[in-house]
Amino acid sequence: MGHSRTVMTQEEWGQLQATLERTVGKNNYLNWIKPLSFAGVSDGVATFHVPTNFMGTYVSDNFGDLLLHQIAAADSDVRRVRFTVPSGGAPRQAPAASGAPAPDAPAPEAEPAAAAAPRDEALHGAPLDARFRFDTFVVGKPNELAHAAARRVAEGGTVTFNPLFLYGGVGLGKTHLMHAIAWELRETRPELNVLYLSAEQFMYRFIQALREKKMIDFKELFRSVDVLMVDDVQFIAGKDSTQEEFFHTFNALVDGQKQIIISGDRSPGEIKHLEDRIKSRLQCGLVVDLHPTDYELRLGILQSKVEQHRALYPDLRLEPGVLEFLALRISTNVRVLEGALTRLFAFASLVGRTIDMDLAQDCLADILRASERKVTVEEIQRKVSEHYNIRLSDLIGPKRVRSLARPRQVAMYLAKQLTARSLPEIGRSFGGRDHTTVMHGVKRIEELRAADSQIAEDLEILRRALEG
Ligand SMILES: Nc1ncnc2c1ncn2[C@@H]1O[C@H](COP(=O)(O)OP(=O)(O)OP(=O)(O)O)[C@@H](O)[C@H]1O
Repeated sequence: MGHSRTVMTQEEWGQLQATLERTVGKNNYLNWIKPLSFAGVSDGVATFHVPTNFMGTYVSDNFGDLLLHQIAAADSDVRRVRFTVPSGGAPRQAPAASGAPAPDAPAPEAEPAAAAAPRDEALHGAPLDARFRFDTFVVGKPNELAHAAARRVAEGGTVTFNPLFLYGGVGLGKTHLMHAIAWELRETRPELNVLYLSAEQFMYRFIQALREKKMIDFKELFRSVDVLMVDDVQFIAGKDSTQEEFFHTFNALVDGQKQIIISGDRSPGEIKHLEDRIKSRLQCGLVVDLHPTDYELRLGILQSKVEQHRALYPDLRLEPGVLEFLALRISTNVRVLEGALTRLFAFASLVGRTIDMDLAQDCLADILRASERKVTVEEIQRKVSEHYNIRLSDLIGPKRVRSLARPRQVAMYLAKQLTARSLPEIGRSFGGRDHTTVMHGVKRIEELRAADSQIAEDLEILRRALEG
């Protein structure tokens, strides 16, 4: 019959937003709910306009049920929610239905993001992940410098260092920070052309331009950006003509006082098969690394992610100690940590159980096994010599004075406990000592551990430092 009417009004949506903000938490609300523009209800379907498809899918997957539940409480006709990207950039109005108040003008907040999309398309940048914002980035000692540098660049003022080179191991937040810079600039400096793409995409665009004989367009396009961000630059190492073009683009932008932000999995000097002139160019600006996470940072990240999960599973109970356990045991990368938490919440909700240690052990057995830290004897020796403030060469060397012998035995004991090395192997790592010496050392520390609280404490501190 085509019967359609808008029952839930913009005003009611406004009120509902306040409730949603309380339910999902401020960060989630600002990232996901606030940018939604309510377009009306028709035939039982509540439609929201979203700036990007990615966002629509994410909101639908993560908040769809919650939204439907809340909207249905306000308007019992609603059976479904739908998220669409309005064509033509600006959110379109849903047809106003008879008797119902016309929806208000679309939320102005939605506009900058929506308006940014077409420009992005023209430049063929990679889409930005809406979760990767500054306010969802947890700052700790290992990443505070990188975060501060990213913040500075995101202010978009005079270029003080160029490029900003962020590097670090897998899943430590490089992409997150780059997207956060791009989001921030889009919002605060919408007049700037911000282009974010991976080095791989740079290469494909370059190859395509060569093939289609559109090198001039390619050059013009890349030289017209105000801020260029290239993720995972190590990808172009060894790809000669791409490197060449990258070098020219880079120089042109630096000459034009345009900000460049690059990420890599290691420092510029350490990237193999990267031309020296590019290395030295990359080193000209500010090179900062994201250090491996420490226990506190991992716990902080978990706590912030729990807030987001709670919005989706408000009834789930989380026993104290579980997050601490995960932060201690999963020290590889943040992506794995996040995945573990997501799995834990999903599993707990599926089987209707409280999230406790048993559940964590059951449901994350594979991740926990894979994340078992492989501590090396060298690391142990280094940590022990730092802890006791002695030289590494003395720890390993032949001197037998007590001030060296005790730390040496501690290191041997930890090597036995934390690695799979045999006694003879450990002996060899300690300046070619005999395995009976190692055995004696291990035994001695075992005894002391029970009798001497200082030794027990040292061992605990060292073990945590090594495993954490
Ligand atoms: N400090 C942090 N606070 C919150 N989330 C973080 C933090 N660091 C990393 N993450 C999350 O961890 C995941 C992996 O981060 P990201 O993709 O930025 O890593 P990366 O360093 O670019 O890794 P890769 O080397 O794989 O490209 C993302 O979901 C990101 O949001």
